[in-house]
Amino acid sequence: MKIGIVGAGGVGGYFGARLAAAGQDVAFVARGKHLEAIRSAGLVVHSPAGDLRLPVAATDDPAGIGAVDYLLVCVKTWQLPGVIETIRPLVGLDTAIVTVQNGVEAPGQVAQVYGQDAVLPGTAEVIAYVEGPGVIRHLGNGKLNVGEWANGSTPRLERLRDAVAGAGLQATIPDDIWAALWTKFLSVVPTGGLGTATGAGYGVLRTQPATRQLLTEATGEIRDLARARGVQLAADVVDRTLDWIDQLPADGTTSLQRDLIAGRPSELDAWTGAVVRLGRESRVPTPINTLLFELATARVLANSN
Ligand SMILES: NC(=O)C1=CN([C@@H]2O[C@H](COP(=O)(O)OP(=O)(O)OC[C@H]3O[C@@H](n4cnc5c(N)ncnc54)[C@H](OP(=O)(O)O)[C@@H]3O)[C@@H](O)[C@H]2O)C=CC1
Ligand SMILES: CC(C)(CO)C(=O)C(=O)O
Repeated sequence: MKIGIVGAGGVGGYFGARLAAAGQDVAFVARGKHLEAIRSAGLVVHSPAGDLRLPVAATDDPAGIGAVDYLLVCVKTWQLPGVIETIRPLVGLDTAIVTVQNGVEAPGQVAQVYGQDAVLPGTAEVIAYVEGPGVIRHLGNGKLNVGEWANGSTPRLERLRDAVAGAGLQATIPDDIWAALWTKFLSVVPTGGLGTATGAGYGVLRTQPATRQLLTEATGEIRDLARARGVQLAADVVDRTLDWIDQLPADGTTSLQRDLIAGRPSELDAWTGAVVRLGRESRVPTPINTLLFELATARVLANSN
């Protein structure tokens, strides 16, 4: 089984390293100093599940890899339009392209170019990031949820699930991958938008009555939007989302907020921005998310000046 990983960052670097360490034929598309370091000293992972230093195949030229069986697209949402065409040499007639982005639009963006049959929508449950060139820091979890566009299990999905599980990670094929995608979306977007707008971590956001109320309302708007778009979420999904937020570390923040503080481009447009856009498209009111998007955008602008 040949696996291509585009973007050797937190998700791609960690999942790819575990798959390579388990003996899978993995090739990475990376770039810059990260690529140079991987080529000269191997891909290094620091992890509570065990450290790794692996010589791996890595290149900035997808043509040098050729068509793969599975292509895990692990770039940030705002980088996706830039890689969709460059991955073409990796995509053969039977290649399954797996998306892992937080957000609900990545599968559709890839399907527009390669067709729905080529795409396996997925979500990643992991906390990992690039600590320095060639080095991935993994803090916890390590699960891939992946499905077919029309749901149901298929041999290609089962092979992928087994390979991921065989690498010491967790893998599931949810009954409804779209519900899984939107449930993950719910778990990051309200805290991402409100955290970015206010600068507060999970502890403050969930404890202050006013911010807890905003989180609850923002989550409810996204639930209503999902339903309007035909996605069946659990009846108590808002309560479950708040319960999930309640068990996060008090000083924790979303990657959206951390990217903003570090002055990196952020996924705001694919998270809160998508709620506003899709809400308009589906005629579902999203006043709280719209306010959070405007406030977070102002904060991004203030930070960049
Ligand atoms: N990290 C996490 O714990 C989790 C992340 N996610 C989601 O997964 C997605 C990926 O996130 P994450 O792994 O954190 O992102 P990272 O920024 O850590 O990794 C993305 C990697 O892709 C590289 N890249 C981008 N464009 C190209 C290109 N054209 N050629 C080669 N390499 C490229 C980036 O390089 P460069 O630095 O040079 O731009 C970077 O190394 C996001 O949507 C995120 O929301 C979901 C769950 C958990
Ligand atoms: C895992 C979690 C929820 C927090 O790091 C995340 O996916 C993100 O912030 O992007």
